[in-house]
Amino acid sequence: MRLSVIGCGYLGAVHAAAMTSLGHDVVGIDVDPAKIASLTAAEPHFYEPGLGPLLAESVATGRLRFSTDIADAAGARVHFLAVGTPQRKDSTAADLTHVDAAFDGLLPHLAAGDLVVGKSTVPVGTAAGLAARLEASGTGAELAWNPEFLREGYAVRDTVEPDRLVYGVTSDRARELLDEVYAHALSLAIPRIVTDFATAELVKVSANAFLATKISFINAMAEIAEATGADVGELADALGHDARIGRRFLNAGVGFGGGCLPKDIRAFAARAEELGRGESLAFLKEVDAINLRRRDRVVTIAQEALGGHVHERRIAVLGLSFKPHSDDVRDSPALDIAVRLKGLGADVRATDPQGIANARLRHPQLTYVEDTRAALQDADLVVLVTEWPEYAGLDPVETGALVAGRQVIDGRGALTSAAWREAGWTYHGMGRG
Ligand SMILES: NC(=O)C1=CN([C@@H]2O[C@H](COP(=O)(O)OP(=O)(O)OC[C@H]3O[C@@H](n4cnc5c(N)ncnc54)[C@H](O)[C@@H]3O)[C@@H](O)[C@H]2O)C=CC1
Ligand SMILES: O=C(O)[C@H]1O[C@H](OP(=O)(O)OP(=O)(O)OC[C@H]2O[C@@H](n3ccc(=O)[nH]c3=O)[C@H](O)[C@@H]2O)[C@H](O)[C@@H](O)[C@@H]1O
Repeated sequence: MRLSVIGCGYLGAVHAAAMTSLGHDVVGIDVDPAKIASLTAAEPHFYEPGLGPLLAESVATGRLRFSTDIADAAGARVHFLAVGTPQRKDSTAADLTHVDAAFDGLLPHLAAGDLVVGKSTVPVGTAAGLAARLEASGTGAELAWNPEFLREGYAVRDTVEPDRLVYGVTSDRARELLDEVYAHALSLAIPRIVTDFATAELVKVSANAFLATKISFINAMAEIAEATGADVGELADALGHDARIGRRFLNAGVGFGGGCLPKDIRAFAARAEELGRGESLAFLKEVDAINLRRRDRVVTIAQEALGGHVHERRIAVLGLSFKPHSDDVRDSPALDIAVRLKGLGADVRATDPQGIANARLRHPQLTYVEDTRAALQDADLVVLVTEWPEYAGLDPVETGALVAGRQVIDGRGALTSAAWREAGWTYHGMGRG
């Protein structure tokens, strides 16, 4: 089937390449000429494991092309809207400027029978508004809402074989078209929920709200563990054995970041207020506050570890991206912590296997070091804030020979505390014993 994907960022570029690999004929559209140039050359403009080869294969088939001209979406039967919905500058609500611009740009190029499919994460009620505009346009095109649940770092697999498909539709025809698009996933008996627009929109934001709440729950437990000498890692393991709770997303540490969880819980709470149901989601403000406190806590531990003298002390910050296997530094706890320590006058040496270029664009004042050993050299304090395997696998004895002071803050529960202590390190575990 001929598809268009409008917005070729972390979500759209993967979606376009993955849909081509499943046999569709795809055009990816983006307003950013640099992104389109790089995708056309089959070079991803961001780091995502597996995307490079997938893009190369897909472009080579001749069934995937990219363009900055929205007119090139004409002729596609299904049009995916995958543009960004960041936090507004003047409030915590979602900024729908890009969704509106993409939708308005697409309208003149739609034909009767086309299906416009929203993938971006939007406030509940957005789809109904767009559907009304589509109806009034007289194009004969229809709207569906099909939220995306992929995780960065696993985006290719999550796109090809998602945990579930959610269709917000108002007709059998829209469902049938989506079934055709997702024939591969359906052949694997992946669950498919067919529902209305509002429920589809809400599944997305409530899933992210639940995940964020789970992380802040365990981080609240970490605060209590720190005050009582309990071990939040063992607590999480014990809780996780209860199948009703589950162990996943119970890793305490510096908390959640990224281009989605933080802005999505804020936008969801803001939408609830608009709906006169602010009290229903008031707890999400607490989830956000607990999360942001974790960043403060690392800075406090660093100050204490250095005896209150942070100025000009050398600190190795291991990690900049918001999670491993990604170069995304949007709302990254790691980058935030590096910037704050630098702001206190520390001589910060920050490193990351993939995130340095994006971090440098945002914070050119930081000192970035490509090589982990160079970042560790002569450090008075080591702060691990993104659990890349190469940091989790550091040898405490070898690392001890590089640094000036054997003090480590394990902001991700990635290190084996006993081994580090045995090697003469003072281990700060943020709630781990
Ligand atoms: N990144 C992720 O892992 C996931 C993201 N989402 C949601 O998907 C949406 C997109 O997120 P990302 O891909 O991360 O954002 P992004 O910022 O990486 O990509 C958005 C792209 O849209 C382009 N764009 C903006 N206005 C446009 C227009 N009028 N026409 C064509 N292109 C336009 C931008 O240039 C950019 O490349 C957001 O709503 C996000 O919440 C949902 C699930 C996963
Ligand atoms: O809407 C989105 O964009 C996506 O947001 C998240 O995916 P992602 O942001 O890629 O990353 P996650 O794996 O969810 O991690 C988010 C943050 O939580 C942190 N985290 C995760 C798990 C945990 O136990 N503890 C913890 O602090 C991670 O380090 C990271 O900073 C959701 O997991 C996806 O399902 C969703 O599609």
